[in-house]
Amino acid sequence: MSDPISQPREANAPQEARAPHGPSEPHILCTDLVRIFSADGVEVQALQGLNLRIDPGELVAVVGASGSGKSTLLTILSGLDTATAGVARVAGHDLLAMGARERVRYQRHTVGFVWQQTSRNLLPYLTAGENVALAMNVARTRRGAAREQRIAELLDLLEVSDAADRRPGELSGGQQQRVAIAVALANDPTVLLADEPTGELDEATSVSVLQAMRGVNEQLGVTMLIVTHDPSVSEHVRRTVQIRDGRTSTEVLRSTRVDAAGAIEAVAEEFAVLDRVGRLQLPQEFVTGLALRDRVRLALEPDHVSVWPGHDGAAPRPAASAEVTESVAEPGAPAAEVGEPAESAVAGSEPTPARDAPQRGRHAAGGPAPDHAEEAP
Ligand SMILES: Nc1ncnc2c1ncn2[C@@H]1O[C@H](COP(=O)(O)OP(=O)(O)OP(=O)(O)O)[C@@H](O)[C@H]1O
Repeated sequence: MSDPISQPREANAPQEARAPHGPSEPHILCTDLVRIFSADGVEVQALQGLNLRIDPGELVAVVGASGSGKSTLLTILSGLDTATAGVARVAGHDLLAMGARERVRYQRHTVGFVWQQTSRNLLPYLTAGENVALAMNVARTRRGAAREQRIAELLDLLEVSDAADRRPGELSGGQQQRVAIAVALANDPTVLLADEPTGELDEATSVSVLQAMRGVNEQLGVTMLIVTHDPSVSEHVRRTVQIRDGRTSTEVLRSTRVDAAGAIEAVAEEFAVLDRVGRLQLPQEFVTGLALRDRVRLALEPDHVSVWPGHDGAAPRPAASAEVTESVAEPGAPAAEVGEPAESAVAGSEPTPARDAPQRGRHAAGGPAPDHAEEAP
């Protein structure tokens, strides 16, 4: 069901021009974002210092298990909830500091939303065209013929022109979500936020809706964030951020390249996320695979960092790690070719892209020693 991820268009100039902030500022910036809920005297840390940066024109999926904090993040970014601490900025708006009036303006003009449930996206007694028109009315964008023309353009872009005069109940699930995307674009948003937009669709319909979203991203240059529990969504976007326990943990970047025979192949690489003060989350399978707990030993190597179990009886010490690493870095023998991938982790400074399946740096092609993990700068 995957298809090659097309190369990015340099097409977000209109969005950047409209955004009320400098061109180099990201459209979404979360720094050490915390959200604590208190219920019956019990505190739940839904977001535990989440960091995320999304640049203008990017289409990014945030993927995570149930309870990882996805909806909490989206609710904050949509201006419906406020974070407990940290930084959340969207297209120049400081979401923790904005007052009620700015919040209304932000929701009307800066962001568009697509929710999982059709009932939340569309009014059942209005036709598709009328739903889009209503959203324009709320945002006070366009009038008369210009409005009619834009409605037709948006429905055409989402390939649901023939549904313009039908009510949601007369449309398929996929058509309803396409109309919902058109509604979300009615206010010419800088950023479009989507919460499980394919959650109620079958696999084939999900793929076509995701392709439609990619088309919107490429043609209009709208920055998009899709939040989902479905890992297969990552096959349709260039960048997927994994969220775990209220923090971003890993990222998969996908691209295409031309191989030696001239054929186009899809390439996926997985990276651990490093925050601005140098913290990173080791993937759970690395932690359990090496029984890492409490503390680890680190060793700085010329082009990477080694991580060793730190508990009693766990060998080797950093000095020994240097020996191991020397054999890894032997001239002509790439580090990726040494060791057992299931038991160690390596992210090299020049990670080897692998075809189709996401790879964790050099890890998937083989790691160095079987009793430690390595991280490169
Ligand atoms: N209003 C609330 N009051 C108390 N706890 C909450 C509230 N909202 C969310 N939580 C808790 O915060 C954590 C993250 O919840 P969140 O809904 O963001 O996760 P999620 O990744 O969207 O999960 P799902 O995919 O199941 O929707 C969970 O432990 C949840 O129980």
